[in-house]
Amino acid sequence: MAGTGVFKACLDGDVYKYYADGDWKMSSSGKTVSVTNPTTGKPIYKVTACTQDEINKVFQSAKAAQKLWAKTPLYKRAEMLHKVSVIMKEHKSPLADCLVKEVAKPAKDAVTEVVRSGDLIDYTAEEGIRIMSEGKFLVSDPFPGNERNKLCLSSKVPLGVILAIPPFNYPINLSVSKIGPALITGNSVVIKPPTQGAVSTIHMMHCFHLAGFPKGLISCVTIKVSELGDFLTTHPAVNCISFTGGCDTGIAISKKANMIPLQMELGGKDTMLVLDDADVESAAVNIMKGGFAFSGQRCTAVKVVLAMESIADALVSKVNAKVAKLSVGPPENDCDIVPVVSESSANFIEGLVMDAKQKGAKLCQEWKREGNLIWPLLIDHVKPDMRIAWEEPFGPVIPVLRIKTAEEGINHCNSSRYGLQGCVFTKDVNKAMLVSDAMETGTVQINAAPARGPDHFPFQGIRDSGIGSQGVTNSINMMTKIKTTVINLPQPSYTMA
Ligand SMILES: NC(=O)C1=CN([C@@H]2O[C@H](COP(=O)(O)OP(=O)(O)OC[C@H]3O[C@@H](n4cnc5c(N)ncnc54)[C@H](OP(=O)(O)O)[C@@H]3O)[C@@H](O)[C@H]2O)C=CC1
Ligand SMILES: O=C(O)[C@H](O)COP(=O)(O)O
Repeated sequence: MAGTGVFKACLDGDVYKYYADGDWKMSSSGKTVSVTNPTTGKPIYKVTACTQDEINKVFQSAKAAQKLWAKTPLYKRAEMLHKVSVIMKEHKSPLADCLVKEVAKPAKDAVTEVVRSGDLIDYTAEEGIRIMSEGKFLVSDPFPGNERNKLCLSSKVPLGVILAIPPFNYPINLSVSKIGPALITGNSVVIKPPTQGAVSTIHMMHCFHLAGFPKGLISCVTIKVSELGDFLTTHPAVNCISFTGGCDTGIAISKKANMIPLQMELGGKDTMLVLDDADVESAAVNIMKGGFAFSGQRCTAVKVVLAMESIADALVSKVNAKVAKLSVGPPENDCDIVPVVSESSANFIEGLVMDAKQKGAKLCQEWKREGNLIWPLLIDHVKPDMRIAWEEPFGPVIPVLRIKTAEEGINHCNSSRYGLQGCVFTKDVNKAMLVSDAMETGTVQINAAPARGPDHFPFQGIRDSGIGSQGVTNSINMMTKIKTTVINLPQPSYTMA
């Protein structure tokens, strides 16, 4: 149960506290932010709403703690991260319980998210050891006009204070994917949890607390973004922002940010291109897994299917048969389809479906919604003038457009504002490579649905889908900069064997 056992420390009455200077604290604002249970539509948790002054203090501590942490031996940093992984896995039940209650993640998937996050931390600690232990040694004489009298040593150094902002759909995994790389490279971290997912993030944070990190090194501030979002993201103490969330939010933050490195993982309209020689059964299985898992609330969910006319009927009928078998209901029962995160999200999805229906698309299943629970829906014969051909539903609704040629599909994919992932189904590896090269997305999967994992793979979007690249290795590199020291010898010296 959330807020019990060791996690009692995060709670004051019925309000979850913020984390600063190694301690859980109530904000002096006296205000709270409410978290709603997507399944019941009722408030379930409250988190304290921090003030500007409290945020200033958090950044002050983060700056001071970072200087000492950067001088902590790398093997010790790695040891502490491994400790967090053990603690997190030990407490997977209460953490998963929060995910079920505040983002309606199916119970089994919630446990998987916690375990995956522990594994991610372990991998990050190991990868960080390797990356941070290596530098570069250059000599001056290869460059015209130079003798060998300058020796250049370069190494990777931390950026300073990393501001981490994760989204609601993976509040634990997409938090540790930022915190792990930040800490192993010697940075400090201030995390701002998503409102839906705040209590999961707080529980995750407490696992770092229990591991015994130095005071001030990691902090967790809960705020009303409408009041303090800009204050936080434009704060002069922030040396890097690692953000995952919607395009509009991410782009707005990027435009206002100071001159600092930005890691922006934003929305997607992940395209599945099914060619006429595809294994149609496999494509159908991947539409189910890729499109309906967590009710389509994944940036990598299949969000538009572009099917060649010759196989479209077979594909649609196979998917329809599988949709009929999906269970729909509360996350506690581990249903395949669970309520979407909020009423406004459900309204938005309904708007996309009604627009498509009015413009002549065929709803393969009856439109059905109860509160935030939307029954899975395949929409066939979608045309480019329909909003759902282009917009990201973030719900259990998948549009199918019928295409005559692969080029038509590639053009559709490349005309989107999004460029996160795409996938192509074909038995011809040569065709697959040509399509992959032509698809302007951060990743193209061949014969499988889009996915971020395994977590050490590079993960990036182009166009409005993001800046920079995630994945353990890339995040580690991104959260460092190069520092060089040049030894100037009084006379040229050439090394002999
Ligand atoms: N490419 C990727 O890796 C991924 C992308 N996504 C994308 O995220 C979206 C869904 O997530 P969702 O949480 O709804 O996204 P949002 O953009 O609404 O929110 C993301 C985070 O930003 C915070 N936030 C919102 N406004 C501000 C602000 N002005 N200043 C600072 N922080 C702010 C939110 O806080 P609060 O909750 O308090 O509003 C939340 O923590 C989808 O578009 C999805 O595609 C999701 C996962 C992975
Ligand atoms: O938030 C998301 O949607 C994730 O980045 C997708 O991760 P997954 O592909 O591993 O589900």
